[in-house]
Amino acid sequence: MAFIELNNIVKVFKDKKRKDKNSGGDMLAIDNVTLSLGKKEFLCLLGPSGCGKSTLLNMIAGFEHPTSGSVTVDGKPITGPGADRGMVFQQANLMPWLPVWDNIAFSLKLQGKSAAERRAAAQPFIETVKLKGFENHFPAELSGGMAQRVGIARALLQNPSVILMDEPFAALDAQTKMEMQEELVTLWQRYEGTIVFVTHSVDEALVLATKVAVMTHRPGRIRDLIDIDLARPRDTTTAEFNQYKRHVLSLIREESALAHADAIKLAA
Ligand SMILES: Nc1ncnc2c1ncn2[C@@H]1O[C@H](COP(=O)(O)OP(=O)(O)OP(=O)(O)O)[C@@H](O)[C@H]1O
Repeated sequence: MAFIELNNIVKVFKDKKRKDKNSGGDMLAIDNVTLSLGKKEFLCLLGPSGCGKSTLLNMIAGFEHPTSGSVTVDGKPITGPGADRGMVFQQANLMPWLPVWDNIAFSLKLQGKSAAERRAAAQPFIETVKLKGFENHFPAELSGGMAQRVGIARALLQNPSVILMDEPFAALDAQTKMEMQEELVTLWQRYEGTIVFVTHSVDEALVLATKVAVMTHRPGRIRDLIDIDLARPRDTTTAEFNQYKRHVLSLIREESALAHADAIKLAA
């Protein structure tokens, strides 16, 4: 049964700064996206810049609302943010004055839990994301990868049934990125929920996902929804991996070319 459902999602943004005056300032960002995801699915959203990946993710998070259509998670319509959906951003956005453990337990602080309760609740997640020994460090004392681990632990602590990740590894160096991808897959294999992950990287999507949704150039639609049937851990050098990569890259190239042509038209 579907766990996350996007039903005929349309999103129009009011954008008075756009050049094409015929639009009356309306910009169709998402055009009729319908998508069903089972529990324990790992979906990666791929597509050219501006195709609406983050907008879709933010609608599942409840930060954005569709102009028409609906989003449901576990049968419940999404009307706003909730603890059942954890979010991890490109920048970890940690509280610089709080140590690692208290950043992880930040939601409990908001609920008025004592320091001892927060410290105890944070500990298993510190271990999950391999930050043992860094509990008392402050964000300024962490590497980019460590800060992202804190962000992931902070999302996990709320025991969400969905984790939404918006390019969480984009700012990391190549080696750290690979390690974080491996760790995330291990974590997901133990996790009972669903992950929706936005990325620009075809390799990253193919290493992580059970399904990859390739979106069209604006307005965003689902161009192809591909089941990734590759054994784990995934080897990026195999013929099977590269077959998927060729297919996805050809779609992305077509969509990026359309985006480029539109940009030239708009500038003319
Ligand atoms: N609050 C907003 N107001 C007006 N337009 C917006 C708003 N948020 C997003 N948009 C527009 O909607 C479109 C989709 O944006 P979105 O950030 O979802 O794309 P994206 O695929 O995540 O892009 P990128 O890969 O560059 O991060 C873009 O044209 C963007 O300018």
